Amino acid sequence: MEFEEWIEFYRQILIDFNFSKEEDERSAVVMHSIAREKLMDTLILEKKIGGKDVLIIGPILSEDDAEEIREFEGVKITAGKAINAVREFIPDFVPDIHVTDMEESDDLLVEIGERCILVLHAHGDNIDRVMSVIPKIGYFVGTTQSIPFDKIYNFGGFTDGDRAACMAKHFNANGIKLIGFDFERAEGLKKKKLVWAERILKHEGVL
Ligand SMILES: Nc1ncnc2c1ncn2[C@@H]1O[C@H](COP(=O)(O)OP(=O)(O)OP(=O)(O)O)[C@@H](O)[C@H]1O
Ligand SMILES: Nc1nc2c(c(=O)[nH]1)N=C(CO)CN2
Repeated sequence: MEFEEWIEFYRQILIDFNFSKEEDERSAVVMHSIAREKLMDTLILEKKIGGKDVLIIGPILSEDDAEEIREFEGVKITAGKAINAVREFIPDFVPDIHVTDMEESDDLLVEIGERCILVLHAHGDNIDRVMSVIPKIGYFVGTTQSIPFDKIYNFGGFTDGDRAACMAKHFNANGIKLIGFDFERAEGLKKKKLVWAERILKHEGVL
């Protein structure tokens, strides 16, 4: 989506969740200052996604979904803890791209980081994860939900899944398919976040 469209979503999200824009921005600055030369530019995403079919993988998976993931011939993107869900069916699975705000274990991120493109998101409530994960990993793409700067990017999107879809659109994927998304299967704060994820995906024409 256009940056201005995202900023309007973001304005409403800040109000709805009472998140701090200043803390979101502080997290991005912390990411930038720890990562330094580890931050990649977007050429790698342009090359990987442009003109390709993309499958974005969420966490609610069945055996049939796992089969579809195995057979999919395009670019496979996992969203956050969906990587753990896929590995219940395909133990050695590594996606092409992993989009996350780093709720997975450090060990998992280090392991897959050597074999796929990590797109790591800094926000006001994961500064501890930024400080823990980034010293342990290699090159990655850094994102913020507020104002982008230097090699900290903003392609739009809120939760890992819709952020992955916005990124795939931004880099001109040929087609975007979602698997493992069930917006009803959550409660509390997670459910509230999924309401926004669904809205954003509808806005992007992915749902
Ligand atoms: N029922 C669901 N529960 C959780 N995530 C879902 C669900 N359906 C779709 N998703 C998508 O899969 C992504 C990865 O799932 P994960 O379990 O890491 O969620 P999360 O910890 O809430 O992620 P986030 O930090 O983005 O909120 C979510 O960001 C969301 O976009
Ligand atoms: N400040 C803040 N930003 C977010 C948060 C969150 O908990 N706090 N969660 C997200 C997706 O889970 C995405 N962005």
